[in-house]
Amino acid sequence: MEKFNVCIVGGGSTYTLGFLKSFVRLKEEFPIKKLVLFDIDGDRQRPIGEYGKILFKERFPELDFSYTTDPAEAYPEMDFIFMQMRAGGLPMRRKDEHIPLSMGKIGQETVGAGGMAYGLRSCVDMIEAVHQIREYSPNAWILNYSNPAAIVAEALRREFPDDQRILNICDQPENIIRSVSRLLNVDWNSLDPVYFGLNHYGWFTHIYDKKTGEDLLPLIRKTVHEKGFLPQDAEQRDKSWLDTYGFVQTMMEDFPDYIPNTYDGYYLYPEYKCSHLNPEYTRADEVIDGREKRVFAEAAEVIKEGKVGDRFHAISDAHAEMMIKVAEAIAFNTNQRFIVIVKNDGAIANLQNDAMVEVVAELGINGPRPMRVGTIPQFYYGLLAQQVSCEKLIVDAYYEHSYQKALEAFTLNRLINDAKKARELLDALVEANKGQWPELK
Ligand SMILES: NC(=O)c1ccc[n+]([C@@H]2O[C@H](COP(=O)([O-])OP(=O)(O)OC[C@H]3O[C@@H](n4cnc5c(N)ncnc54)[C@H](O)[C@@H]3O)[C@@H](O)[C@H]2O)c1
Ligand SMILES: O=P(O)(O)OC[C@H]1O[C@H](O[C@H]2[C@H](O)[C@@H](O)[C@@H](O)O[C@@H]2CO)[C@H](O)[C@@H](O)[C@@H]1O
Ligand SMILES: [Mn+2]
Repeated sequence: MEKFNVCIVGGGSTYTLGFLKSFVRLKEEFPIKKLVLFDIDGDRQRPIGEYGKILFKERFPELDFSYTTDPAEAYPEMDFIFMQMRAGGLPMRRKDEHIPLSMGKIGQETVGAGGMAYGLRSCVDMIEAVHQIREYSPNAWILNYSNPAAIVAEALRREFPDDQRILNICDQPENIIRSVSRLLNVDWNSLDPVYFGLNHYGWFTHIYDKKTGEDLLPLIRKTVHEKGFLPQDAEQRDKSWLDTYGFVQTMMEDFPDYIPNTYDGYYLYPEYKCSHLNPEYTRADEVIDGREKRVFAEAAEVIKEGKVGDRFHAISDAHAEMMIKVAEAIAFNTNQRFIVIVKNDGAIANLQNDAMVEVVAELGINGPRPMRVGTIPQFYYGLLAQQVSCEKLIVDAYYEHSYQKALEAFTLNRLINDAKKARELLDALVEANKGQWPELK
């Protein structure tokens, strides 16, 4: 059986340990012969890389595994590149969230002012990284889930218009399907969704039972009304995520037609959401004090003991498993369905063709074959057209080094929605992102 060479960009990420374990768990389905972790930060990369050496010696000794901070070592002869960089790191995520909240607007990783700030940093770093990758591995599949994926996808579409091997993808729609399956007590693989939107801004119009074809949406609506909504892995979640998933119930009471993505809450209820976020302690603080500490503590323990042992079984990682399944679908041309980010080209009939949209697609060796959802209702069209414009204007700001375009994007964003506030926020974020954004004139 063919075996693949894989590189993870952002190898020092808090998600990498989950990937290392998942590559072992899935080595029959997606066989790899070489795995390289690459990160620009050697201090983050080293402990995760050393963990990998111990893990693979125990469970996958035939794997050629290494880690590096040198692109020339990381990128040659690759078949798949998994991209999970965080431009500016968690300290900048903290600023993306704290600065807007201190000014009375939502501060969040991927939406609103913080998401646009992160977006400009990611345009710079992702475009540079993909150029480097293409120097060494012109035909590798690039699977990107670095955030904000909506803005990154638009930037990569413009920078690499003829590159058919860049796929942008997010796990949140699948997380919601898995959560629905928990609610209904069915296997998540038995569910067949129809979904439309932008990344972190979409809706399920139907969730069919794969076998019978029955649309389960009425049952889901009734069950959410009666029982609320929990993430599929609720036992592993911090309270803020439980609240975010729980809010699906409120959204479905007000807008019962479809099942929302959890991120829709920020766009539909910006005032309510803002008043319930703590400007002194945001999700970034929770991640820094929680997941980041846990991951690096686990790495330190394993390095000290020289074995992974039972830690291998501690938690399953749906995120990593999904991304590896995506690579498997491409590698073996399975045409399995995933919800992916693609150029619209009529998938949402009444949205502009060059929008990067998120829909169900069959995925195989020739890339995604998206499924059309037809014309979406006026309300959803209005929301999405506004946000597409906002995302495009941020990418314009990147290419043109344009303060004006950035100001337009901030003004148009539903989470800001006011030109004076947009200017205040933008000025504060320009200051905080010096050296990491293009200089806006
Ligand atoms: N779309 C999704 O479904 C999804 C899900 C989870 C995480 N993510 C994204 O994955 C990324 C990692 O998240 P995290 O919380 O583990 O962050 P993290 O800060 O712990 O890890 C990111 C790593 O990227 C590295 N990095 C930064 N710039 C880089 C560059 N130019 N080249 C190579 N490496 C670079 C950092 O040094 C760090 O080790 C983020 O972009 C996050 O938003 C996306
Ligand atoms: O606040 P964070 O860093 O915990 O999560 C932000 C990400 O949230 C979504 O992803 C999943 C994540 O992949 C999964 O491992 C788990 O932590 O749940 C998250 C929410 O369901 C989102 O899709 C990503 O884009 C965010 O970066
Ligand atoms: Mn996502």
